[in-house]
Amino acid sequence: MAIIASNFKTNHTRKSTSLFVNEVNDYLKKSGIKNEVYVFPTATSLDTFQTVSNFTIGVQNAYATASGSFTGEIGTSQLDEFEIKTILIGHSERRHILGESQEEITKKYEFYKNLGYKIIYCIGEPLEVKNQGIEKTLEYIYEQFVGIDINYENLILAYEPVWAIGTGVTATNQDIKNVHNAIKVKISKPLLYGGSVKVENVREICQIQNVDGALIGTASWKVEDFIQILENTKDL
Ligand SMILES: O=C(CO)COP(=O)(O)O
Repeated sequence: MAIIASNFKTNHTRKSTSLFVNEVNDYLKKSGIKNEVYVFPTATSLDTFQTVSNFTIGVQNAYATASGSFTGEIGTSQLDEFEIKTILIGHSERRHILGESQEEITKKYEFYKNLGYKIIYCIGEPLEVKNQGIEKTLEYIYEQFVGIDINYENLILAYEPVWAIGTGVTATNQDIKNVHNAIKVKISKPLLYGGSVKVENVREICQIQNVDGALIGTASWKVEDFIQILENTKDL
């Protein structure tokens, strides 16, 4: 059973998110497929989505707080309003564009772990590290696990090489296999691949050894494409 997740990043509005969610929900009800499905809308588009029963809505980011003075951030009092219990932590855009440090990420992880959230924890190396070979790549990735409780029961991992995100350049099957096999030896948790996954290659990627599903940005933002992605992986 593949785990398929859509990360909206800074895309969609309240209205288009609601249409997307309802369409996916209808599709999942009708098709009866068993994939574990997650959608991560923008914070402003979160809602109770009362009709949603076949998949999970999560948040792309939140601060390690219930409430307080953290301008621009949201905490669990906002998430509770929509019964959100799933969060992405460590995404490369937060690490590399928003400058979140491993220390901040660790704090966030502990906070949401202690509240029992399902955490999709992202790791991945930039191009200059990949170019130094697999050993350096793994060294870099293992550093992203410093301070992270890898035995947490509600943990899903996502390997997202930075150079493959939003670039249209998917990692090769061999690249994915090498990293996934190595991580799985150390950590026995579901492990998704992310980075330019497309409608056309999602099935093949999800069939690689030790790939348990995909975390998808660009190719998942049109609802008909996301549904096609679910169709293409429904029997895996
Ligand atoms: O960052 C990603 C998902 O979290 C991947 O993004 P793309 O699918 O756009 O490469």
